[in-house]
Amino acid sequence: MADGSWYDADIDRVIITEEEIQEKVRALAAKVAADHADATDGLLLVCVLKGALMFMADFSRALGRLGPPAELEFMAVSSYGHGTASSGVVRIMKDLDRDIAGRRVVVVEDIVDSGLTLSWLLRYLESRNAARVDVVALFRKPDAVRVEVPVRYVGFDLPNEFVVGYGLDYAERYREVPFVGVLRPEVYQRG
Ligand SMILES: O=P(O)(O)OC[C@H]1O[C@H](OP(=O)(O)OP(=O)(O)O)[C@H](O)[C@@H]1O
Ligand code: HPA
Ligand SMILES: [Mg+2]
Repeated sequence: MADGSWYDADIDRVIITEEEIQEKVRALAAKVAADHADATDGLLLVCVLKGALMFMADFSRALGRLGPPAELEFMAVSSYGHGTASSGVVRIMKDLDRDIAGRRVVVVEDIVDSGLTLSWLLRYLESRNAARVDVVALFRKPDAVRVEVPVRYVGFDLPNEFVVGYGLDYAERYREVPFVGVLRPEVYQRG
């Protein structure tokens, strides 16, 4: 999708358009709102930075119109570094700032690829005694899974290819691209 931006030359093809993403985010928010309408003390949304930043911003605003009330929390974890495969080691770059014991938590994640990040995170949140933990993930790669994780809400299933955009990076770049696409092979050869 050439739109005259600096990244046009780097994108091989678009997989999910900006419009498709926005429509799906609203649909996911409607499902979460309906399922959690009885959450009397509201939801604790836990955004998994950095990748989920765009999804968290759009999802929380869509949920905001519907309820229940939400508190927004952030964790930063990393396992990909500058590569295109999981290192298998999940590192916490920023922990939660507050106690989640007894709270209904919704983990807001951009992508479930190998499943290693989420599997680690779910164990971590359970060890902190959340009352209930649901996961909403905008993207999932069913053919890449190495660890099965219970993801209650999924936006799109993707082919098993490395993708960028809408928060997803390659070597910290392309997060601001508004759609999700695949990079041209030359981009990886630049080093
Ligand atoms: O299912 P997995 O194979 O574990 O992959 C999914 C995770 O990997 C990415 O994070 P990354 O480690 O790249 O950190 P980032 O969000 O800061 O880019 C992505 O944002 C997910 O959190
Ligand atoms: O396909 C991907 N792209 C960017 N970051 C990722 N983290 C896991 N999978 C991916
Ligand atoms: Mg990354």
